[in-house]
Amino acid sequence: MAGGVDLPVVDLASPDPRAAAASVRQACVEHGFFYVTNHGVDGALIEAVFAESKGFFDLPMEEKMKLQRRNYRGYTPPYAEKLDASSEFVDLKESFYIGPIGESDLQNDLNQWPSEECFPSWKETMKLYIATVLDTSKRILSLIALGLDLDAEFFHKIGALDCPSTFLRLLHYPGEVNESDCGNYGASAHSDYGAITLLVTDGTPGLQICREKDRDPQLWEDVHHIDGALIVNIGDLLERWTNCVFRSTLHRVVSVGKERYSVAFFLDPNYDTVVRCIESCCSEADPPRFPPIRSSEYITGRINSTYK
Ligand SMILES: O=C(O)CCC(=O)C(=O)O
Ligand SMILES: [Fe+2]
Repeated sequence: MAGGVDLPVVDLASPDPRAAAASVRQACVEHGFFYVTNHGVDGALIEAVFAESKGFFDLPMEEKMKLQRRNYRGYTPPYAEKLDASSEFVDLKESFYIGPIGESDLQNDLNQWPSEECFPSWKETMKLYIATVLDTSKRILSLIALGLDLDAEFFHKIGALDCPSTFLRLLHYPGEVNESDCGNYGASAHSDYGAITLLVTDGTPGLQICREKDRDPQLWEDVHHIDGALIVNIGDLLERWTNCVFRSTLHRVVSVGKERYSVAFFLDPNYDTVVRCIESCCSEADPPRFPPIRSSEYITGRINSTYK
């Protein structure tokens, strides 16, 4: 069994933003994962999201399959995905994806929603949660920018936060798994694609991180639950922006014999953003490791190799 890892805890209401930015930087350099407290996401809203999510996953399979994933939005059943594209096994989780939500319902909404008749508050609850965590994510990105010696508004100013590509993934992992599932993970090893991810779980263990992707054998450490805190992790595009100064850490969810729910919010930059090495992260001795890439190109490439 893996040992636990002590991840830094960052107080988003800290009266000293420079100190908060320094601890965010250290967390991103050393772990690529940290907790945030005083994040402004109400506990009652989080509970409501979990209750609505459970309500949907409790439906009979044929009902859930009516909203099967289209345009990367909707339901995916157990065994349908593997986040580790190189793995021979498939993931045990089932999930539901909600993509970017426009300013008004008149805008083209590619999302699929459970019927209002059966789930009268589902859509509004998810929309409120997405708007709230988007706000929190922007505050975290300001601290990240400060921690990189950039203007706090850097990501805004380059347009990365104009209509960002936000995705909410509701997740449900089975409790007991049968013998034929041996070798399958709840969610197999992967890094997230975009800028940052905000994760909230129901407190059931299972999440693990591997800080050295290339170490052999890999060392996997448990991420503990802290009541009231959100878990934040760095995605690949922020790793590219920072020339690997920040880590897009490999993570996975193992089965612990207990049902588990979680909700992951992915903040990916505006699709037209060109992600190029930030000046403070390279030098003559440490030149850019990646060529500039349009956010849409990178993310589409990763999605296509995961969801063939
Ligand atoms: O369920 C979790 O704790 C992690 C989920 C995750 O890593 C993901 O959806 O990308
Ligand atoms: Fe992830």
